[in-house]
Amino acid sequence: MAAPKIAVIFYSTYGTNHGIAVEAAEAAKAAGAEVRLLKVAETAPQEVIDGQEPWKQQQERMSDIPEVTLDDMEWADGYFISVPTRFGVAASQFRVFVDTLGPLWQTGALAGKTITATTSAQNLNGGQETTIFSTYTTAMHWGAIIVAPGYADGVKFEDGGNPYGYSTTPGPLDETGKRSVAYQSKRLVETTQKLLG
Ligand SMILES: Cc1cc2nc3c(=O)[nH]c(=O)nc-3n(C[C@H](O)[C@H](O)[C@H](O)COP(=O)(O)O)c2cc1C
Repeated sequence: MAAPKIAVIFYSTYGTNHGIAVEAAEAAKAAGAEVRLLKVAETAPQEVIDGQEPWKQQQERMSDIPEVTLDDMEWADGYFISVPTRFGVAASQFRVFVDTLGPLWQTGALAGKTITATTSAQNLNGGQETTIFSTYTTAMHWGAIIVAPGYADGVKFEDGGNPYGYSTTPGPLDETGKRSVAYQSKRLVETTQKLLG
């Protein structure tokens, strides 16, 4: 049986969603997937980034990670997406990439892929669920299959309990967060594997 191909795609200004993506990639590999860890291209002007030391440092931490391309979207059987909340929806850097996917959508290349989403926001009620929903809304236009974590694992009763996707506040993942992301990623791999047959 061929290993499911999973693209873990993230955008991160300060490191939180980068951390989530790294955990998700490791868990997907452990679950038997072929994995690509990919960042979304930055769109903010370099002089703005250079003016904020934490942003600049995060750019350096991610410098070895390739930028996601349309080929990666076609290659993958499933997507694990992690992007920060910006005014209640996904960061515009991710939306800019999404807005290049028209040609793939047109040929049906995105249909039937699996997808799961995570996010971080400054405030617990600051738009985490709406951000994940905004990603899932787009995925429905593609004909992708949403693999939400639900409450199908006990960790969801410890991690803040967002059944749509793991969500957190900025900072490094704690042990519960790591287990929750690993569970969500493994569920994506297993569901993708079932669909591949
Ligand atoms: C322009 C902008 C808009 C934001 N909007 C929200 C928001 O609506 N709700 C919220 O709780 N946090 C908001 N934040 C905080 C971000 O969600 C936070 O910086 C992000 O989760 C950190 O993720 P990262 O470490 O991966 O960059 C916003 C931050 C910026 C810069």
